Amino acid sequence: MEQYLGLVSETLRGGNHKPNRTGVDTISAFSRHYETDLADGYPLLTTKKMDGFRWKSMLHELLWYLSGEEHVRDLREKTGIWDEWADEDGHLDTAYGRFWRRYPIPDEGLPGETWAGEENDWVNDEGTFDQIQYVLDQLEENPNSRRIVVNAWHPANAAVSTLPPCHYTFVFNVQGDRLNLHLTQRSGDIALGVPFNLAAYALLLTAIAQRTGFEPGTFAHTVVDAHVYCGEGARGDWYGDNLAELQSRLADDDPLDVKSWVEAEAPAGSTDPRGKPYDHVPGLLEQLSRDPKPKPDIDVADKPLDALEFGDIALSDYESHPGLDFGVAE
Ligand SMILES: Nc1nc(=O)c2c([nH]1)NC[C@@H]1CN(c3ccc(C(=O)N[C@@H](CCC(=O)O)C(=O)O)cc3)CN21
Ligand SMILES: O=c1ccn([C@H]2C[C@H](O)[C@@H](COP(=O)(O)O)O2)c(=O)[nH]1
Repeated sequence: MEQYLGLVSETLRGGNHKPNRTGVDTISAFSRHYETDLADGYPLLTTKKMDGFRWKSMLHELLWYLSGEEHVRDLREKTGIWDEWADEDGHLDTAYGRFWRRYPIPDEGLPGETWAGEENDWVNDEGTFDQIQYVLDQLEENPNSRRIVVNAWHPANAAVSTLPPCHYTFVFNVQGDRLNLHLTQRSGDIALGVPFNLAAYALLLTAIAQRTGFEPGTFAHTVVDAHVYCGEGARGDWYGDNLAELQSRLADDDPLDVKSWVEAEAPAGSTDPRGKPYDHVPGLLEQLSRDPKPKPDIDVADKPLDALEFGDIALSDYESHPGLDFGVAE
């Protein structure tokens, strides 16, 4: 997927050095956007290995969102990617699936407000709102609607949550026989999170198009704070002091030469508890030197969305460059 390499390159070339709550600094750029047409294939990255355990983690994560569970008890049997953020009982102060499937409806609104009631398919028995059911119904009954929005952002939760949703809203839009999806992400870890995020939403678009009789169309992705983690302590400071030089080298030199320069000049970097580097720049420069391979295909079983299981989604014709290790800044 060339567009991903564009996102990496734009962020490194045009970004600013930006410390943040994690203690691992970033090179960060504002409001990056790309689009990919699913008619050309499924956009799983090929410039690093994304099948095997990474594919499994991504797929279990998406099925977990669709399940609407607010705990990770089942998910953590399959992948550890959310463990650090859960408490002992597996509860997670995060919003994705829970708000997709059970967005709170106020008991009593203010005078003059109207709220959907239980006569609608998309209001659950407990009096919450199922946004995915609403999308499916609208695409059947009212496909030209410009209001087919799913929102995982609840201000009163986000203000106090330890990890408010990163990819927090998406809009479905029909053009002819094609169903498109636009995702807005407030904060995107380009090396680790974004490859999972784009794979998950492109899959969600494929599955929902199939359920509603549309062709999967364009996946469009806006990342408001698009960032590359570049290390903690002296390593992060070094990027702050040397960003102009890094950026001028990136404009003129081969990415692998820039990588060798970073490795020769920057103070030693640290790793996360799993031994993976917090500095994502060398790995991404390696990735920039690789040519994308042909896009793979994806097959989703013809079943209701809520009946989909892990084995119902098959990736085929996937070929990739070797995997890359990136540490998770917490
Ligand atoms: N700094 C940061 N980046 C993220 O992408 C991120 C967070 N924090 N916090 C919340 C979630 C958790 N996410 C994660 C967490 C870990 C991996 C990760 O370690 N990925 C490995 C594969 C690990 C596996 O599949 O078991 C990778 O190489 O992609 C990916 C996304 C995405 N989110
Ligand atoms: O799906 C996800 C989840 C998280 N991220 C990244 C984006 C940031 O690097 C961190 C979250 O930190 P905030 O301080 O809350 O922005 O996790 C991602 O890219 N994709």
